[in-house]
Amino acid sequence: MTGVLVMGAGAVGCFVGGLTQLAGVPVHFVGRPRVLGALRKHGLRVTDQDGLDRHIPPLQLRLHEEPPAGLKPDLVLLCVKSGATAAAATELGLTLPEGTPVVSLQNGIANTPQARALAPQLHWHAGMVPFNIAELAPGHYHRGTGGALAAQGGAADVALAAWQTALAGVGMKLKLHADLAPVQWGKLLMNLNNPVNALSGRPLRDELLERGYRRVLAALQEEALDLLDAAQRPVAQLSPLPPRRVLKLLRLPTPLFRLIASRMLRIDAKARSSMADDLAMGRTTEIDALCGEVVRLAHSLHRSAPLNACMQALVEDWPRRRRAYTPTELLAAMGLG
Ligand SMILES: NC(=O)C1=CN([C@@H]2O[C@H](COP(=O)(O)OP(=O)(O)OC[C@H]3O[C@@H](n4cnc5c(N)ncnc54)[C@H](OP(=O)(O)O)[C@@H]3O)[C@@H](O)[C@H]2O)C=CC1
Ligand SMILES: CC(C)(CO)C(=O)C(=O)O
Repeated sequence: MTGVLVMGAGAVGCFVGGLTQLAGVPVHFVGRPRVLGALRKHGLRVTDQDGLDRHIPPLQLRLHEEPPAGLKPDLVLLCVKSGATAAAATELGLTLPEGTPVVSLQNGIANTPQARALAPQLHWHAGMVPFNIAELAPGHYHRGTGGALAAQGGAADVALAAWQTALAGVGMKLKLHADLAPVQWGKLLMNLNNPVNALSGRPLRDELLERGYRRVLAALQEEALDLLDAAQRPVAQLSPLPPRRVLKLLRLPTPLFRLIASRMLRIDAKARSSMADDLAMGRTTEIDALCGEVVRLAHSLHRSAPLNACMQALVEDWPRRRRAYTPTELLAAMGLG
């Protein structure tokens, strides 16, 4: 590969882009001054829970505040939060040659179609990042959970296949799917924990060890699964158990849950959901791309999704509240007490 462009150098962009560069591919990072400044000063360090610890010195990083004119990357990784998709897709459309492949590594379902509508001359692929990335220090990005990357495509997608080979060289799996929609919905079910985690104010592992928070998550997932069944949309199994069995697991008393869910609990002690980062930094959250997507699915079926709608409202009310919910408070606020 001659070059990859990361659009949105943040947690996902720096980690996946860093791995790509460590695999020998030249990577251009487009980001904000805060992140670029840290990368210029400290370089880029990528670590993971399996012992990876690599550093790219500042002088080897190609850093930009906007996509450089005239660049012809083989592949672009769209790594901005959902609220920034429209602006980023428009910028890419104005700069990149027609037909450039772009993989959205974002959560939610609607980012790729939204971006495609704004820059139809680019070749858009949905993608999925299953693992958590935390910025542990300026310029230091850490993978705190496991799993393989996924993208919509096949062997005929030359740039994706080349990226897959490059990533394999640094131990990162990328699975290509003819239809990524079931995987995206499977990931969205997992992401229904993002607001629970954000409102709990706790790291992911601590939050999941509280039965009250798990009951809220199970209720949100069950509502979504019922709607997905009604809409006859298949959902991929992204964990060792099928989604309906996960509901049962989540509702178990904590000592049993801790025993049975040891794989789910293989999470770095400090890891938090990406929405927890947004609340902490006072940024717009992706709640509309997660619970909001479930509410829209319900409306498309002339039904409602009261629990996901309630969770969306609680997250949107955060700027007024700014106080973490205990498990009992969250259950009560959701009408599940
Ligand atoms: N973090 C995680 O563990 C995971 C995240 N994801 C998903 O990946 C996506 C990215 O998340 P994450 O990496 O956490 O997000 P971050 O906020 O850490 O990174 C995105 C960065 O891109 C910047 N940005 C936005 N628009 C532009 C632009 N037009 N030009 C240059 N820079 C821009 C943002 O700046 P600003 O803040 O100013 O907008 C921000 O610094 C989300 O959809 C998220 O849900 C998926 C799996 C795991
Ligand atoms: C990996 C996971 C599910 C949880 O951290 C995530 O996607 C996120 O934080 O947005």
